[in-house]
Amino acid sequence: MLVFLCRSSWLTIVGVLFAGIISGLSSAALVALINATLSNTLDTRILPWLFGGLAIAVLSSGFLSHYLLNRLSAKTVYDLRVQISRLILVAPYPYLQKLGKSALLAHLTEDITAIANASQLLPVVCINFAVVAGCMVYLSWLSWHLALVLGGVILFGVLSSNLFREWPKSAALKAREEYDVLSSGFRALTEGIRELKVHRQRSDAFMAQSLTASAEAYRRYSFRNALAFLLVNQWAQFLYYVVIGAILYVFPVWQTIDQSVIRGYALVFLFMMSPLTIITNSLGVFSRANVSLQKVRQLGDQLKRQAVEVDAPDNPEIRTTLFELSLQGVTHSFHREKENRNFTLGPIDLDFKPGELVFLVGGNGSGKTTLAMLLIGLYSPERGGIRWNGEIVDERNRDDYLQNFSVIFSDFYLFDELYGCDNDSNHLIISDYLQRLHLHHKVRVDNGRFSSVDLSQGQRKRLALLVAYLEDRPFYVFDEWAADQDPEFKHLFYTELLPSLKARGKTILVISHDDRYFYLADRCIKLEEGQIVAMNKPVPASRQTQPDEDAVQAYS
Ligand SMILES: Nc1ncnc2c1ncn2[C@@H]1O[C@H](COP(=O)(O)OP(=O)(O)OP(=O)(O)O)[C@@H](O)[C@H]1O
Repeated sequence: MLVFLCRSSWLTIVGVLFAGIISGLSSAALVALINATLSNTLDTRILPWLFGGLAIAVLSSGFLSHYLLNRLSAKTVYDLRVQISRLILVAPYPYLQKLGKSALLAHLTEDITAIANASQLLPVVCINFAVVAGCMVYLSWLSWHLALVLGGVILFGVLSSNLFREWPKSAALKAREEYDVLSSGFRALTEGIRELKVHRQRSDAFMAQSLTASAEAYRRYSFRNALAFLLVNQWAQFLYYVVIGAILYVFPVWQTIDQSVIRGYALVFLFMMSPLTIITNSLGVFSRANVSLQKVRQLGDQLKRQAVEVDAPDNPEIRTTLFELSLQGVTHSFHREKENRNFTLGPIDLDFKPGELVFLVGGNGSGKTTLAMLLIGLYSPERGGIRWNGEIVDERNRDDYLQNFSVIFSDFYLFDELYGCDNDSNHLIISDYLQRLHLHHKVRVDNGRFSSVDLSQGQRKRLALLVAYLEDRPFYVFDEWAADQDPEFKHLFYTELLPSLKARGKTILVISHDDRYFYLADRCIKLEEGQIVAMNKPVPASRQTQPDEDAVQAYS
């Protein structure tokens, strides 16, 4: 942990150590002074001044050391949170999909909290360490023979405690691994709460087989870790008592020792017990934090490896100007573990022009969403390539390429704020869209924030459409957008909203099962088992008012 903080700012750590040493030495001097006062060995007139001066030195250096380390640890934890979040943002989407939301959340919550807890404890431990060191200096001054023996006992204590080291370490590691399982259980609980509530047997079985089982495993390993440190702590306490007993009853027999030295030793040692207990008690917290630090580091390294150098665009105009988009022989595959076979999409050859309205249709699992993900650049093709205005899309320009698309996924996420949108200049446009989307009675936009997103699924999708409109990108992708809309709004979407986007020169890819509106498309692409099996304009323009039954049948 200390090494981790040192990397953030070694200068602060030097300051902390300096203040800590002053605090430790002042504490030891204070104890020495109390001891000398009790033994009547000093001039009584200066004692109150000395006592006051030392107390102020202990307090102020302790405060400085705490202040510096607290500031550093808070900053380091903040940096870690922001850095990991940024790395997640730039990591390739398939990699994040593979890691899973629960694992990512566990890193951002459990690991960073464990590191933050240990960082907050570090100043306390450092000060107490300095106090122990200061006391040892004073004890050596009282009697170096006894200090040597005491040092030997402490060394023995540290080495013997180290024998226990592997046990709590592996328990902390297993507890952390179990937390990933627990975290995905929590996710299932919160996201599937309705499904669990309406089926008692399901919720009982879920609790028993999933949540309780992983919570129990987590409890077992965490307890094992805590128990190991409790034993270390007890062992250390036992050694303290052995030392005090030896000082009081064994050493005087073995060697002639001045009574004032014995008294001083007993007093200082009793004073040292509290800092020593604090140090041994905090070992468990540091052990957990080290495991978390290791986990976060691994994630950071993996994300960094995955992250790609993104070239800044020379000309920002190019970014959102689409002239031509073509997919040439692109493929993407998934391994279906349960069936032990692959799903392969493609090879796909497709061209898109500005102002085109394209429907992508096909049965469930035929690869429509996968094709859309490839098209917008969230998946990269395993074979073949995508050309954007003639330029091949690769890792250097993928991020820029993504900025051409406005997408509403079937499992979309609606932010309650219009991030990245100029709210002042869009004020009138927003009210107009709210009217057109029949949401003006339900939602207002105040300072770029929706007054509410607690709406029906269909209404939330309409708000997502408002966001997409405001993005004003050249290419729109709607993945089963109309599935949750009532027939009236569905009709409005297909017959008015889509044509008005098309009239503005936008290219639109609509993934849909609404066969009665296929006739509106310029082109209808049908997928089956990852292959394009039909690609046509379903109905001649003259018959657009009446859906063509033959065409509908061909594409349904
Ligand atoms: N993340 C994933 N990991 C593994 N397999 C996946 C993943 N996503 C999709 N697949 C597989 O790829 C195939 C195509 O899925 P896709 O979501 O593209 O179908 P779709 O045509 O959009 O289906 P639907 O109409 O049900 O939305 C499916 O058989 C699915 O099992």
